[in-house]
Amino acid sequence: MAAAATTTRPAVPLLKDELDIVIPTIRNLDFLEQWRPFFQAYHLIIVQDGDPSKTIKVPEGFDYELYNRNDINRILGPKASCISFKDSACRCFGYMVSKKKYVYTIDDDCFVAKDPSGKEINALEQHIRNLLSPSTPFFFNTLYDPYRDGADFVRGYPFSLREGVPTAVSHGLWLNIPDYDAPTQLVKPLERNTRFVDAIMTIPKGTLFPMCGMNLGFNRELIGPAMYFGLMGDGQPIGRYDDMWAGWCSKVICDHLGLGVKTGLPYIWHSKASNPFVNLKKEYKGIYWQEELIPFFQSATLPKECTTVQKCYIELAKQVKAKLGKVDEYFIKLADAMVTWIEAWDELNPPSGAKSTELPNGAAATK
Ligand SMILES: O=c1ccn([C@@H]2O[C@H](COP(=O)(O)OP(=O)(O)O[C@H]3O[C@@H](CO)[C@H](O)[C@H]3O)[C@@H](O)[C@H]2O)c(=O)[nH]1
Ligand SMILES: [Mn+2]
Repeated sequence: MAAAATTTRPAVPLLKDELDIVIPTIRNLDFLEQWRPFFQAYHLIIVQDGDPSKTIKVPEGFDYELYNRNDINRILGPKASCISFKDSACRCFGYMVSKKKYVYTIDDDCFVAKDPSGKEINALEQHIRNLLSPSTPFFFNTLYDPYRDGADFVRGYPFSLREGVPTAVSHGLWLNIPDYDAPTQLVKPLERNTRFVDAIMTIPKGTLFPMCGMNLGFNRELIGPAMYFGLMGDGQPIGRYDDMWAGWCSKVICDHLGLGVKTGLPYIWHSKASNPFVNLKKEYKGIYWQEELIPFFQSATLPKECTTVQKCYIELAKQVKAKLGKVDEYFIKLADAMVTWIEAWDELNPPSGAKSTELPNGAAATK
């Protein structure tokens, strides 16, 4: 019998001191007002993109640290070259500086959605429940998440697999503006997602998926070093493939390490459609490159000696350089940046017991 997840709201917010909320932004964070009941108990890490001299207004009452480009450059020095500029990919810097076990990342144009009964959805709480309950990547449960209230493993599901595996990633979805690519946005400018599907599924082992960074939770201790959002935006030939890259790399590594990835609930309300023409310019190379990238990730194998995320990631970077460098020299640069990312990650997150690299004084405008 799968352990039933409770649905009553806990007195103390779940994982209150074990989770950071990472927000990439170029604007004032008024959107937090709507999330206050659900977010106020948690620490925020705000990654300010673009002009560092601009002041980002954060509503009163939130506990946060804020990093702009000057902070990133000061903290990482030359290794800051691996953090994108003028692209939401910069958010992964927040994953690196966090010291918590879990991370939730959300865009500043994402608001609280309502379920079909009209009840406001605490997306953060649902992500936490997803991350705290096991995944089932080795055998598909046709009644979806067996660990939810009112569900279980169906007949024929092997009992030897019912313990499941630790969940590394919880991928949430979006009502209103769906995360479509530019061509689809151009063809269907008025399409809105009104379909609330009450399901959470484990993405089967060996299957890739298009990971969107808008409404995403993950266990930083299990998969954090693989959550590099790549080289995007300013000075790069591609954008809007930041989260996709992280999703492909992390899924290959989760499959190798026996970790789970879930998708489905919770929904957020995505309010703003970014400009499809601007998006087309950012993502067009990705639209044909991905026809070669997907087969690469589908066939990627990692040796058994790769027992940590870092080792897996470095091995993947080697394969990216060797096999994708011929697609475009960008992937040679990206492979090098993947290694720089791991070096920077390990510098800021030394193994427990080793002296941690204290952030330089004033590295962040803390609250
Ligand atoms: O240069 C920038 C632009 C934006 N941001 C911040 O990033 C998020 C997302 O921005 P926005 O909502 O404008 O863009 P979307 O197209 O909806 O983003 C989704 O598509 C993918 C793009 O890679 C991504 O997975 C989703 O985020 C907001 O918080 C902006 O403030 C930025 O930091 N730098
Ligand atoms: Mn958006």
